[in-house]
Amino acid sequence: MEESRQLVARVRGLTKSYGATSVLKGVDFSVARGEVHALLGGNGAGKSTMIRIITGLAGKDGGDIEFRNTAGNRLSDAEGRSKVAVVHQELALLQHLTVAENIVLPRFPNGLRLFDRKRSWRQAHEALAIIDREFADSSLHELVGDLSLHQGQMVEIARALSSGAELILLDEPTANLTALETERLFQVLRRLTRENGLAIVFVSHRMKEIRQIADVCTIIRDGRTVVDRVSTESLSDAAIIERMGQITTRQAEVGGAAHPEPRNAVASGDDTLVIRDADVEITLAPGMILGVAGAPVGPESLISALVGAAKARRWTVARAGWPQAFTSPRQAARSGLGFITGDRAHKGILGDLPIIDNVMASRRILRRGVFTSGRERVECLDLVEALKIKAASIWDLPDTLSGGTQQKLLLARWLGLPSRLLVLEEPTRGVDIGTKKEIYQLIRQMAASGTIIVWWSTENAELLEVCDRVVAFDTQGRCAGVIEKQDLSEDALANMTGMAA
Ligand SMILES: Nc1ncnc2c1ncn2[C@@H]1O[C@H](COP(=O)(O)OP(=O)(O)OP(=O)(O)O)[C@@H](O)[C@H]1O
Repeated sequence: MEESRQLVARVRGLTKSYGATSVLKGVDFSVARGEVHALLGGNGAGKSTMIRIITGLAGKDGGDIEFRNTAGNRLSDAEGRSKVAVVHQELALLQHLTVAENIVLPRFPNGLRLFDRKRSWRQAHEALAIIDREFADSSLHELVGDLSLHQGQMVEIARALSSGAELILLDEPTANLTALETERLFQVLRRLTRENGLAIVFVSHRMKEIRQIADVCTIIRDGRTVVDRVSTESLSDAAIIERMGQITTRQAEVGGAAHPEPRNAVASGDDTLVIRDADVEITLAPGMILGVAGAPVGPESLISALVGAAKARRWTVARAGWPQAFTSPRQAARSGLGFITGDRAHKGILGDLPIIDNVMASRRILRRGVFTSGRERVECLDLVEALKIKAASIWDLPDTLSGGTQQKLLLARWLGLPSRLLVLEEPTRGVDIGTKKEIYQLIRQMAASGTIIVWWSTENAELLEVCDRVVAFDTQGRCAGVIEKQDLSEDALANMTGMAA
């Protein structure tokens, strides 16, 4: 790595503990102007903690962080931080303000009183249009509280890109974006680094994206830097996974002894599910894994119909022995429906309840409260082990866990249960590369025992790897067709979803 590149921030020997848990044990990290720098590591390695400390959201116990200007001089912490923008894993938007207000707010640290409304609105529109012009045209004056998760993500990214920052930290920014939006984001990142000399730090668990965008990488493992600012090209995928302390892909394929065995699904009589709208009819036999691809508006309507949510009139779901409508989530679960929401923070995690309650929630519903706490603890610990959930105790609250680890709690809730239908919205969001492979295997096992799986993902590589067929939606939300396994490819998905670059 040529040393002439100017460092914009440099972290040395950073340490941080939460109570008895030592999270950062001496992290080194340096990022230079003009580079996209991938910050890599397994779930719970310490990436977000370091980002929070760099931005001043959390304090450090020890170590040094220095920010430098273009002349190479050290800045005060306050000055340095004023040139940093961040997109956190969980959205940090102000729900009661409009899209435009949220985007321009960082430029008015003392409030929106003294700002030039017209000019600011124009800047907000420009920033948002970088990613999606149509959305920018229609949404500027909408309240952020009325947006979907996916739209909120675009606003959050636009805010960081237009903030005038010299260092932008993006903590899994593509998790809710479509392939086309991700490509547009990458084009902007390339331009900002190459033409404007910005420094971008990019956290991702998607190998393909890391390869596409990152010049250099740093790998953190268990709170320590194990790879310090190395060219991404010089490391193979297997080497990256190994340095993160995870088994390689090949090992994952032959491994898997510790997985819980799903019991037989409630598969009797005609368990075939038929879903149809005006354009398409899809028949799903027990054991099938149906992928769902495309801009969110289409998949959302299909999933709303499948899980019995309101406003799903467009689709009909026909199946022998299945209630015409669910009267409650409890009844849906007892009828054999499992569901993992894509909105982890608001609809998935039970924030006030400990890890064990989060993991056991669906089992408790299915068993109608008949359980022994001793048995529950053993089951919970088995699931924690199978999914490599990194937690000090199953009695801790979920907010002490990293983002990807929280996602694993949602997965644990349904894994191994005898569901007839399991609907998954972006189920591996934020989950580290090594564990993803194990999750694919566990879901395949559930399918093998008779569960129908519906899997919505914005990560095409995942759909290709896991699904038997994929239903694709175009950008207007219309069903564009169904692609069978033998015809599945990145190109086929891009063409059918209208996302060919
Ligand atoms: N408030 C807290 N109290 C206790 N432990 C915490 C707290 N916040 C974070 N941790 C622990 O710190 C460790 C590092 O978490 P962090 O969120 O930095 O990981 P990460 O590398 O960003 O993971 P991911 O890829 O899942 O986002 C985790 O083991 C987590 O449980």
